[in-house]
Amino acid sequence: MRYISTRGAAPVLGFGDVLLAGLARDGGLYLPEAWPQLSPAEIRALRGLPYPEIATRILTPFLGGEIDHATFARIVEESYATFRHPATCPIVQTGPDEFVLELFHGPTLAFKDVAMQLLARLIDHVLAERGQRATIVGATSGDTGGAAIEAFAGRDRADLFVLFPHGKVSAVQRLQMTSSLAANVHALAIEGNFDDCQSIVKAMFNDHGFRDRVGLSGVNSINWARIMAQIVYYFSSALSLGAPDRPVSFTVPTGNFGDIFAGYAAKKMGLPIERLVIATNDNDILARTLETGRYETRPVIATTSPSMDIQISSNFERLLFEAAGRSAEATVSAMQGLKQSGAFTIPERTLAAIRAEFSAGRSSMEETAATIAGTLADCDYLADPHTATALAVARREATGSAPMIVLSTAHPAKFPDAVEAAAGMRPNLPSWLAGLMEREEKYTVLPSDEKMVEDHISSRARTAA
Ligand SMILES: Cc1ncc(COP(=O)(O)O)c(C=O)c1O
Ligand SMILES: N[C@@H](CCOP(=O)(O)O)C(=O)O
Repeated sequence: MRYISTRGAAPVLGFGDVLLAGLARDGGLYLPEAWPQLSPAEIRALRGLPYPEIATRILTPFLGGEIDHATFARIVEESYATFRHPATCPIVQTGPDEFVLELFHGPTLAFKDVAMQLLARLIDHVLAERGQRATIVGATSGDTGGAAIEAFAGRDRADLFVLFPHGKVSAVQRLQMTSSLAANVHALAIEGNFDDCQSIVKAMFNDHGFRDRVGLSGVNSINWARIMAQIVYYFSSALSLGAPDRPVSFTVPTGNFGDIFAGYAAKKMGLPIERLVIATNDNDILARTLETGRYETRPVIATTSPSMDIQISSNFERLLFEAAGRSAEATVSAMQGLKQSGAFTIPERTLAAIRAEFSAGRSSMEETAATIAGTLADCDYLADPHTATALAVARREATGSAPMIVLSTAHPAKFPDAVEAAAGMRPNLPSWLAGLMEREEKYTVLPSDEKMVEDHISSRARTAA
C-alpha cells in the first residue's frame, strides 16, 4: 500500500512514512493509492469477533506489510485494553430504527481515544524501529488534545505540543490537557480560536526548515492513521445490525470532517452504507456548502458543542479530491481560493458526486438543548451536546429505509454545564477521573503567532538540533 497527496506534488510514501509525516510536504493530505476491498463474505466473517480482532483484520491492508501480523495484533490489543467497556464501542438503541454508537469509553471520554491510543503506539513502534525521536504537534478544540496527551504521556521518543484556544474549551477538557505530570507533554493556550491553532500547526508543517529540524509529526486527523483507525467502528457497528446483508446509515457530528470521512472510506472498502449525514452546530459551513455548492468561511460562533466550533474543515480536502475524480489540480485550485479569499465554489459534477453520498443538516444550540432534554425524557438516555446535535439532525434527515446509527463522540460529563442547563441533571465524571477538577494545572499562554510557537517548541523539543 502506497499513499499519495491530495495536491499531487509530495513524495508517494509507505505506511511508516505517512504515519510520521502528518501533513504532506506539498501542504496536501495523504490518502491510500487505492481503497482496499472487502467482499460481502469477508465482511460477514467479521461478525461476532471482538473489536480488536475486527480492527486488526480491517486495518492490516493499510500497513503495506510494514508491520508484522503478531506485532500489529498486539499493538491493537493493547490500544483497546485501555477502554472501559467490554465491547470497546458499543451501540445502544434509542428508537425503533435509531442507534447510538458510543465512542467515549476510552481514557479521556471522547471518540478521539479510539484512534489516538492506536496512533501513539504505532508512532512509538516505528520510531523505535528507526531509532528516531519526534516532535509531535496537534491543534485542538478540546478533545484531540486531551486524548493525545493521555496517549503520548511518558513516551520517551516523542515530545508532544498541543495548541488549544485559550478560554474556549470546557473546564474538563482543559484540565485533561493541563494537569498531566509527564515531562514530554506541553499544553499551549493560544490567544485565538481553534482555526488559528490549526493554521499555526499547518504553517509549521509547511515551514520545511523547522519541520526537518525538530522531526515534526502530527496527531490531528490530517494524519492518515487517525482516519484509518476510525474506519473500524463503522464496520463493527454495522456488523452488529446485520451488515453486509442489511445497509445502515450514519449521522456524524462534524467539525474537521475526519470522522465522517472514515465512514466514507468504510463505504469505499465495501461496507453497505445508505447515507452519510453530516451534522453541524451553528458553525454550519458544511451544511451550507452542500446546499449552495460554495464553501465560505464566516466568523466562528462559540456554542455548547465547542469541539465542533470550526470553519476550516481540514478533511473536506480529502473528499474534494475524491469527488473530483482524484484530481490534484482541482484540489489545489479550491485550496488556493480558500487561502486567498476564505471561499471556493465546487464545480457542478464534483458537487453532484458529494451529494450522492452525503446529506447535511444543522442543529442550533436551542434545538440541541431540546434534544438532550427530549432524549432523556423519551429514551432515558443522556447525550452530550455533540451527540445531541447529531441526534437532532438524524431525526430530521432520516428519510431512508436503513437503520440510523448516530455517532456519540463524547461522554456527557465532559460538558456538564451545557448538559445540566438542558436536562436539569449534572452528569458525574466516572470514578476513575474523580479528582480531575482539583488537579494542579501547567500550561503556557502564547499569542496566535506561528513564529512564537515555533520558538517555544524549538527551545523545548528534545529532537531540535
Ligand atoms: C466531541 C466531538 N464531536 C465531534 C467532533 C467532530 O469530529 P470531526 O472533527 O472528525 O468532524 C469533535 C472534534 O473533532 C469532537 O471532539
Ligand atoms: N474537535 C477536534 C478538533 C481537531 O480535530 P482532529 O480530528 O483533526 O484532531 C478536537 O476536539 O480537538
